[in-house]
Amino acid sequence: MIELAGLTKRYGLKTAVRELTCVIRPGLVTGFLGPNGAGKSTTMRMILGLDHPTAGEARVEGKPYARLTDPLTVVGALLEARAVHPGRTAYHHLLCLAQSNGVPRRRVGEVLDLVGLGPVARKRPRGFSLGMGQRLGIASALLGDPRILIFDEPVNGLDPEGIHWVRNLIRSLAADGRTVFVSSHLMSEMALTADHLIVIGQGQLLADTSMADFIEENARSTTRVRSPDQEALRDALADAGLTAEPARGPGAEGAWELAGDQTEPVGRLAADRGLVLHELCLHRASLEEAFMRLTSQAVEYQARGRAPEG
Ligand SMILES: Nc1ncnc2c1ncn2[C@@H]1O[C@H](COP(=O)(O)OP(=O)(O)OP(=O)(O)O)[C@@H](O)[C@H]1O
Repeated sequence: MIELAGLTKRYGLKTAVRELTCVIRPGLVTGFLGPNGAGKSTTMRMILGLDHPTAGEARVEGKPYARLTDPLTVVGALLEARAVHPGRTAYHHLLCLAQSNGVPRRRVGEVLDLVGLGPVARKRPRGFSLGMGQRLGIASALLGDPRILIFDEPVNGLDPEGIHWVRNLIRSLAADGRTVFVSSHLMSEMALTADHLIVIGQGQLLADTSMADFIEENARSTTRVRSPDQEALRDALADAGLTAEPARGPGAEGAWELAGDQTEPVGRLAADRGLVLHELCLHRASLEEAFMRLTSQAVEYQARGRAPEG
């Protein structure tokens, strides 16, 4: 478990993270979302003891990172900037990490195989592709077999196969009962990976909720209906008190759009009136729509309600 209690970080006049309080629970993938500069990396760095909070505290398994003995066995992390010694092979890089963190040597081979780098274990990371580098970073995070994993943009720059692999790995780590905290700007990927979301904007907590509730609360679903007799359909909808507007977007020509899930009443109405329908479908809001809606509101609120900081 990771606990943030009033976590705050100021850089001069700039407040990067403002009184963040939340709990990241085991057995779930918790997605960490926020626009560029929202404070995600700063928060993760404070959890990992790489930055000191100006106020408040971040605790992993009940303790601040600095008070952990053999921290690699408690929390593993993949941060955006990877530090790998250019002269060491992948194997030696991991071996040095293992030896300085009380991790048995056999674990090095295990994690190399786990991330699919076994065949290149004796090669220097300098020649690695982006995907191989990312796999080595993940191997370092898994080395101490920690109960908590933190991944900052783990699929950045990966090809579809790599993205699929990372997604399955992350899900399996949570299924093992581990705490998994992961940031990404790829909303479609996050929608497939995370169970729970923590969303921040300008350093402040905007949402701490399940994926399903977040989408339900922050984005609207729409019903689209299309008939070859467009006018008759419009009249029928109006008679029934259903508000419809011309649908917008690709392939929407000639269709009507209604707010919310109206598939049942519209289907019944069409049957009653003997209207032919060529399309009747519910468009479920995506995580991206929900995220854009929430964060744009937050930006507006900030712009109206608060003087910008330096
Ligand atoms: N060392 C630093 N000195 C001054 N300001 C900083 C420092 N590190 C971060 N910031 C500022 O703090 C804010 C939060 O940055 P942070 O990198 O945590 O955001 P982020 O959500 O991770 O962004 P991104 O999605 O772009 O990676 C930004 O305005 C950034 O410019």
